Amino acid sequence: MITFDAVTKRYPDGTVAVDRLGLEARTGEITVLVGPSGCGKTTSLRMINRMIDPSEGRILLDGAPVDTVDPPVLRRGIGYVIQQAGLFPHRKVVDNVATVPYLLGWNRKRARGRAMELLERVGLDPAMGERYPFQLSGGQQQRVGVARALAADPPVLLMDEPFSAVDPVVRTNLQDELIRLQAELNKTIVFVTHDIDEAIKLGDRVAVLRVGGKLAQVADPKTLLTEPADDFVREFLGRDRGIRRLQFVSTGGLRLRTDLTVREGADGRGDEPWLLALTAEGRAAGWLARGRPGELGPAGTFRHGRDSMRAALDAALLSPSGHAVAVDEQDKVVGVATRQALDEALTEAVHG
Ligand SMILES: Nc1ncnc2c1ncn2[C@@H]1O[C@H](COP(=O)(O)OP(=O)(O)OP(=O)(O)O)[C@@H](O)[C@H]1O
Repeated sequence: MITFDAVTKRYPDGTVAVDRLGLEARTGEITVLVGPSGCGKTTSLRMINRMIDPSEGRILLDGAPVDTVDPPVLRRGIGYVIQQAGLFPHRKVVDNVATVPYLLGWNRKRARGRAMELLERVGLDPAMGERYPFQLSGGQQQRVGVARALAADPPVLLMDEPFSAVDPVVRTNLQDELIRLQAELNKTIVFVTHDIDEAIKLGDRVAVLRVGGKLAQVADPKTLLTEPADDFVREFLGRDRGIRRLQFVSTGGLRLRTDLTVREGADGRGDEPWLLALTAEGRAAGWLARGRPGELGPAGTFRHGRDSMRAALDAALLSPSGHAVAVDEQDKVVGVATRQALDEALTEAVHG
């Protein structure tokens, strides 16, 4: 657990970057610091590993004040990942990743072995270890940065806008990878971003800071979206707050119809304006409109019980029928959530 106890940082020119910050980053959780530019996120993060020292207050790591630990010793237990990875350009990828093991005095073979293992863990081909950083894409470099931070298996990981320099698709992949890695590793992570979507996706808890370094609210993402503490937080969360809240509403309770399917190639008989054609394997082939045999419209699907209501609604909007197709982990159709069923579930979500 990392504890900020009434921490203030005043720079020599008088700028108050962080103002009496009280915050706990719990062990094994991702705590996200989010807020507009200049609100003191980076300053707060760097005070944890003593790259910056507070003017007032204390930071504790598992109850021990960090200012009683020598910075080099402290940093061995704290991985640090920054934007654009910050790799050493003249060192091979494998040696970049092995930086801290070398510093710890591991022999070359063991350090390199560990580095190769970590490259694989962050989703890179170990053969890339022999390249230099400039021979990798931005997203790959970012993965190397994460591998390097994990090399000595530190319990704490500080991440400062690590994914902001890559394109949106790569960024989504890196976020998904971090979630996967964290499920395995259970690190105590403090993650800085100015992107509220990233904060909501990654954070077990999200701390919203306002300019002047004051904490506006700290809460789990769902509470943040449902009960923003004030107008600043509400505005920072943006216009899509209602839609984003649906990410936290399960599709498990959605009423499904199983009488709206037909085998592909068969005629759509009956009164229903739309029927879902199924392949021989039971997967969605497409929507069949009454009176237009042979013409299949696209079927938007969601994983029943696993995806959120946001995904179900998206699936409905992608289907000409306006209904969302519920599938299992093997993409087999388990039923259809009609507009009416979605409407009922939304009403339930909004009014409890
Ligand atoms: N060395 C410094 N001397 C004086 N002021 C500084 C110094 N470093 C940062 N600041 C100021 O402290 C405030 C907080 O800066 P910080 O970098 O912590 O913000 P941030 O929230 O991380 O911003 P961004 O999202 O733009 O990176 C800003 O007003 C910044 O100008």
